[in-house]
Amino acid sequence: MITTTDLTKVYRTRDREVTALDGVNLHVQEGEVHGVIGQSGAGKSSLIRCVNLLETPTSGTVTVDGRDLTALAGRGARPSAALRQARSRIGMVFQHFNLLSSRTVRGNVELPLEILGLGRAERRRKALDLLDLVGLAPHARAHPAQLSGGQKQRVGIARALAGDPKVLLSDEATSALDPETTASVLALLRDLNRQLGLTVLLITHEMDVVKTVCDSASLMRDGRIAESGTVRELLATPGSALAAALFPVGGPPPEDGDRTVVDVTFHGAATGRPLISQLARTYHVDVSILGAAMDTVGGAQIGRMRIELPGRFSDNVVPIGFLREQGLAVEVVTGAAPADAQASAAPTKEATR
Ligand SMILES: Nc1ncnc2c1ncn2[C@@H]1O[C@H](COP(=O)(O)OP(=O)(O)OP(=O)(O)O)[C@@H](O)[C@H]1O
Repeated sequence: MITTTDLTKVYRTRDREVTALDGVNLHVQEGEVHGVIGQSGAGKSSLIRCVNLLETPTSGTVTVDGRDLTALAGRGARPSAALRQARSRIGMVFQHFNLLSSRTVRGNVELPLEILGLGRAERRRKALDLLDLVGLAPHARAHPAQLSGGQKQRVGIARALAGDPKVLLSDEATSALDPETTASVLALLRDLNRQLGLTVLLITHEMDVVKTVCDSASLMRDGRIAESGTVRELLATPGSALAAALFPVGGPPPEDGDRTVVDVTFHGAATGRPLISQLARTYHVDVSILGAAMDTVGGAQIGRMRIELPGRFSDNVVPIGFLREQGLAVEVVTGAAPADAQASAAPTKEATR
């Protein structure tokens, strides 16, 4: 639904150049909630602003719902009519809501409908429907100053939905909100994603946001995508920084020695099976559990466990193979595993999709 190809953005000021995006290849599937996470200055805002061409990319292409927006951009400072039309199908939600204080809640939601040329009665009807959808119909006549932060963001979301978008872009939509309000706004985004089939691209610096609402995520670093994939793929990727941050496995850091430490990730039905005790019984190995956690990530139950087996990796090839045969992702953390053993712990992208 959203694809960027070799996207670059270089900001040029009088005395310097900043490369904010350095060849970004992002792919967000239709109907997904995709989170882009990264430290301050990594290029997240530049990316989301290039996706709807609020910023003009320096090079590369942006395709949304099959349309190459970069080709529609035209050459002048003003966006072409075709780009404005395409953009009206991409909703955007902002961190600081960007509501007009002089207008009522309903008036704010009506604004994009005015720009789209809808008549007064139709605007009113549609704005009230949208406010109903976000749970704010009783506040239609209030002004933004009379609302809480969470309510303001709901107005921002209703306004973003005015053009019947297929894609919603969210630029740190919950960063200014307290944790409880954040949870309710994220639940609303999730509901809209499911009810309307909206594809959501959100940027955030909070791992909890990714964990709560995203089906897939990308980690940005220095203007590049360092890692990208579904939550399941990331958890199956050895050494994934995003997986480690999303779901810290816990347990003491592995020490060198005559032992093999592996991180095992369980998904779905496997979380309820006694695989570790089966492993111990079948192969007569003493398994020590160094750390374990269960959590719900992107709506799916996931368990991770760090276990220790006596002996080096070469002594444990068969028990590790047993765990992999049960469909578990196994990352050998220590025990002198050969490099290809690490690689084979990760199912391919195709296999896990
Ligand atoms: N309009 C601009 N002019 C010049 N440099 C800019 C401009 N906008 C962003 N930058 C620079 O581009 C780089 C990426 O910034 P960007 O805002 O995209 O990162 P970010 O990951 O969203 O950061 P944050 O989380 O702090 O918002 C930074 O070095 C920033 O200083």
